[in-house]
Amino acid sequence: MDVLVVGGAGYIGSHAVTQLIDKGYEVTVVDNLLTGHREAVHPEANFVLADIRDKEVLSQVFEARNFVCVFHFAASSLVGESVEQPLKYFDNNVTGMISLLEVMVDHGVNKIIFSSTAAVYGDVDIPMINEDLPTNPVNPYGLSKRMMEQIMEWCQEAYGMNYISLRYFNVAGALEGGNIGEDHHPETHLIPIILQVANNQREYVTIFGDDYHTPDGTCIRDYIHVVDLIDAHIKAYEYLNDGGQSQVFNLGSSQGFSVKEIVEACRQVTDCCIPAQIGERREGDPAKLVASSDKAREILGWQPQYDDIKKIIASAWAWHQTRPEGYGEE
Ligand SMILES: NC(=O)c1ccc[n+]([C@@H]2O[C@H](COP(=O)([O-])OP(=O)(O)OC[C@H]3O[C@@H](n4cnc5c(N)ncnc54)[C@H](O)[C@@H]3O)[C@@H](O)[C@H]2O)c1
Ligand SMILES: O=c1ccn([C@@H]2O[C@H](COP(=O)(O)OP(=O)(O)O[C@H]3O[C@H](CO)[C@H](O)[C@H](O)[C@H]3O)[C@@H](O)[C@H]2O)c(=O)[nH]1
Repeated sequence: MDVLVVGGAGYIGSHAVTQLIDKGYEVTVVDNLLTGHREAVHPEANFVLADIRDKEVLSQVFEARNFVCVFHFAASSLVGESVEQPLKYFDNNVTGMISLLEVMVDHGVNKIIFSSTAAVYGDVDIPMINEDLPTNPVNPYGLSKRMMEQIMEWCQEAYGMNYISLRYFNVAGALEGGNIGEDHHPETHLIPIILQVANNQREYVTIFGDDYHTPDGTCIRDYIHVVDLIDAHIKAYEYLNDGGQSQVFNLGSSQGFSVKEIVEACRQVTDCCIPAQIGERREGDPAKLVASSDKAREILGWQPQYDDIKKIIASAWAWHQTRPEGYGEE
């Protein structure tokens, strides 16, 4: 029950830490606070301020504990930045993964649950994406994540490293009453940006393009609540622990919402008018990304609880209202 969460001070990782502790796991967090927040880490977790590329410190952490599994959330994850600074992404993401796997192999830890992304599929034009679709990442971020998957595949062959790669679609929401939530600088994700308008922190939201081949012309995405997402991680670990094979799973709600529909849903949840302006397309945005998550439902027995986009938005809204400035400067 002793687990390591790397990137546990970030948005998604901090939810993993809280949910693992609630389930009785002993949790150690390694995070360099590049984009994370010390305050986001549950007080009962052991916190180590370190970079996963620092193998010496990482080895000390492994020597001090008896980990049964590693949950790997630590990465740089801005698509646009990855195009401008590809080496940053290959260094942090790919080098970080190699360092982590080396230390795991050295210490006989053979289970890893990994944060992958829909970006491994690239620019696809099909109604519903399942895991059999060939990968074709179109930016360095997506490529780095695909490379990390491939590295795990070879480590499975060579060292018996068991992995589950979870390809997230659009993660949103916050643990209700949990005092943790999304706080990125800069914020690029649609829902927190819209909620910043409702909170009078921005004047309006820019809709990136309304000339896509979709019913209302704006991009369609599949939003999954962070609590449901972490539930799938814990189920993935239990599955490996029961002798399950290494696998890749999509994690989404299998429902698509356009940008305009998300803006409208946010208006209804917040009861604010939320001005929106149509802007240029954002480079690299596919028109539509919706997951088939049937495989995760069938093999992991995963059953997302948040099936209503307004409930997902309401949980994010509660966080942003309580902490409009996020965690503040640290
Ligand atoms: N947010 C999404 O919608 C989404 C979608 C698909 C995939 N993902 C993936 O999920 C993971 C978590 O995303 P997030 O939104 O919580 O991001 P985040 O930036 O909030 O969290 C990442 C955490 O990792 C830490 N970190 C980064 N590099 C590190 C390193 N070298 N050593 C130690 N710590 C390091 C950061 O300080 C931060 O706390 C990432 O791997 C991301 O690629 C996120
Ligand atoms: O101010 C904004 C912000 C976003 N959008 C639009 O809203 C949709 C969602 O955008 P996000 O930035 O919230 O999310 P993405 O779909 O671009 O990105 C998500 O999916 C990617 C894979 O495709 C990565 O995994 C990434 O980490 C994850 O957040 C997109 O159509 C985007 O163009 C706007 O119109 N205005």
